[in-house]
Amino acid sequence: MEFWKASVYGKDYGDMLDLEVSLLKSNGAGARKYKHKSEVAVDTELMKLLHRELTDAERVATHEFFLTLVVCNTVIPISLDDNGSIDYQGESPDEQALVAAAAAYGYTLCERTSGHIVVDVNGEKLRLDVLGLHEFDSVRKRMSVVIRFPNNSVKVLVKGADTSMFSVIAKNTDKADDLARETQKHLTDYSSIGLRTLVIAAKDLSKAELEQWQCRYENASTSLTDRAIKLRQTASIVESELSLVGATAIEDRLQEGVPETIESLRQAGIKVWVLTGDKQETAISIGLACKLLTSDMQMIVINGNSETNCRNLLLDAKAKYGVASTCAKRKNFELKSSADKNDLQPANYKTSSEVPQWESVKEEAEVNGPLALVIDGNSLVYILEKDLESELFDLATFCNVVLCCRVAPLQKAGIVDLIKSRTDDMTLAIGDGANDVSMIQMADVGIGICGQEGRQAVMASDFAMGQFRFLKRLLLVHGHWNYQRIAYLVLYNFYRNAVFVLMLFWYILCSAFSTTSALTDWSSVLYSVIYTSIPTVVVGVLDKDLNHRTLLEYPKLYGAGHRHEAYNLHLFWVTMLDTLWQSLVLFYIPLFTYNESTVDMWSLGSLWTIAVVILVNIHLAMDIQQWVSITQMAVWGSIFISYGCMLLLDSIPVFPNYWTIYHLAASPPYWLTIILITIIALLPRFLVKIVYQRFWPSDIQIAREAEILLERPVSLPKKRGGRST
Ligand SMILES: Nc1ncnc2c1ncn2[C@@H]1O[C@H](COP(=O)(O)OP(=O)(O)OP(=O)(O)O)[C@@H](O)[C@H]1O
Ligand SMILES: [Mg+2]
Repeated sequence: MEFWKASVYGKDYGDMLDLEVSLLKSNGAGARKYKHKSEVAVDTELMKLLHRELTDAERVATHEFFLTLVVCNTVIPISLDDNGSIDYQGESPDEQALVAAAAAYGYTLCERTSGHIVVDVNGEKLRLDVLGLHEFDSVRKRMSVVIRFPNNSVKVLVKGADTSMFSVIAKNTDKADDLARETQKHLTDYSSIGLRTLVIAAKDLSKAELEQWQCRYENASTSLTDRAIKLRQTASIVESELSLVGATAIEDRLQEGVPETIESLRQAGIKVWVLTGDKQETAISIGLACKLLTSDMQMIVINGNSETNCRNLLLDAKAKYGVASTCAKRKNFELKSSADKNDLQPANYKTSSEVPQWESVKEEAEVNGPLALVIDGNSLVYILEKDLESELFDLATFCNVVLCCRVAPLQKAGIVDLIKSRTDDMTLAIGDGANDVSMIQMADVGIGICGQEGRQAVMASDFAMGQFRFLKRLLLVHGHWNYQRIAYLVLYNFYRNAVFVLMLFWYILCSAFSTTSALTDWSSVLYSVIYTSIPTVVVGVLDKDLNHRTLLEYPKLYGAGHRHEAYNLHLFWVTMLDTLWQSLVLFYIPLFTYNESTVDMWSLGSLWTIAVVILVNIHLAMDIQQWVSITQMAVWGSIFISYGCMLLLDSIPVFPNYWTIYHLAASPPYWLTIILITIIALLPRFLVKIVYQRFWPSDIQIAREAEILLERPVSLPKKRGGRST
């Protein structure tokens, strides 16, 4: 917030003039200089205006304008030291910027309590009594403060969004009409260069008006039920027939790395929607700045003011661009293997709802290039509350970019819900303000950015981050790693348990359904708890298939998750088939080896136990992508610990398997059997892996090979079938 503009308009200010004279008289030597944290470059013309004679109406209006900026907010001044250094703290960075700007023009906010405000106007302290404050809310989209001046005059000072302010500004004279028109022109100019605008207005309150308001205000603010509604109604008493004082525009700078992050998300195949409370022109301009919107995009603008109007606009757009209606709830999207389609994906600058691709049904229509849907909050009122949701869903999912402006917090949540209820896709919402809380809570994954707008978003989120650009790493790196790990772990755990259970099952078959077991109860329990658990956990936490640099450099690798490459029904059944094979090998090789021998059931059980532990651990070792010392210790350590436990259990005379391992391990067939089981059981899996990696490598395998062979991320070769990473 380093740049601000202001438009101030002159008018007849009546008794404000007296106050101004007394202030100017005392302006000069001896005035205390305040230091502020932020440097504001002052506009010389405006400064000159502030030093004009007070008989000048423009000068008086400027005074009122700056006074409103200083008073009508919730910023708290904090004295940093005795030299007059002041820091402004508050939930709204816009307000802090405005108060800092006013200070640069000689209007310094010195003190704020619930009862009074002290403003230093060019060295002279002005104490104003605060009679009441109507805080900003997203329904009114404005805030107001009622103050009493030292000369006992009472004023209401209001600031808010242009749409909400012009409806309460008096336009009873031609002059007022002209001012409103000119202000609107300025506001459009400011917002089309991406500035966030606010309109400032004020009104003198007569004694009768004040009494009426005060009575209602006291009742409302002490009410135990529907307090917010009552306060809103009370605010409407004073927030009406206001006089326009001016307008401000503040630059809301994009955080570092936002366009790049958006570009990466786009390439990763993530569909991004922007939901903002900003004015439409501001939102479009910021959309362009963060590369969400591009100049070659065709824009569909839905600005309806009635249900019929919105319906017509939606249906016209659908007909024009050939959007067919979808009826049933969509099954989880089938992302086309072509990552090229992802190039059509839009992006986000601040607040987004992440959804993957939808298969929109295109008919022959005039679609030349990507489409952007721009829709305002007013239209959403009619669309989300009526039966137009499906029309919006069809159109929005067909468009490459969706930009919703002037949306209220609940509407943000409504949009996320629209996607959640109509698709099986995952939604992610990211925002930094209190107005993003409901959206963050509604989405499957909520992310709060710890910014200057308070901590509400962070408190409501699943993940908190300092900057928007960290989203890239969170999704492309940690999202990818965790998907691969979890997908593998699910399959591995099915395998790990099934191979053991199947082995016991074959024993039951061979023992004429005797339901006896060759394994002791201890072996069964320790198998899951000790023998095989630690490597599973270590791999589930630490394994990384690709280096983070590669993942950041090639966002399309994120598409593996969209395509369900690591976990799908096909893989599940292949794993189960492999499990069946491994369990048969595991059971029958010892049986054949010791067929003619005199070893008993418990000895065989001991062999089966250690063989299955070695087998599942080596199976896991074959799939580990990145060996680190902890993984080595976990895998090989588990086998040693299992041996240790078995030696211990076989040394306890009360157990039926007493001393069995000592007998068996002394002979070579024992060791040969274990080696044979491991090799034969894992051979098919090994061969299939080699064949797949040789002839049908996935993007991840190609990237891995490139990483390993060249020891750095490089341009990846074109993949067979035209797809490349
Ligand atoms: N403290 C305030 N006082 C007066 N008006 C405000 C205040 N805060 C916001 N506004 C006005 O209300 C509008 C809506 O505010 P809201 O906080 O819902 O969204 P936003 O801050 O503009 O956008 P975003 O969704 O990106 O946070 C703002 O664009 C602004 O014009
Ligand atoms: Mg905001």
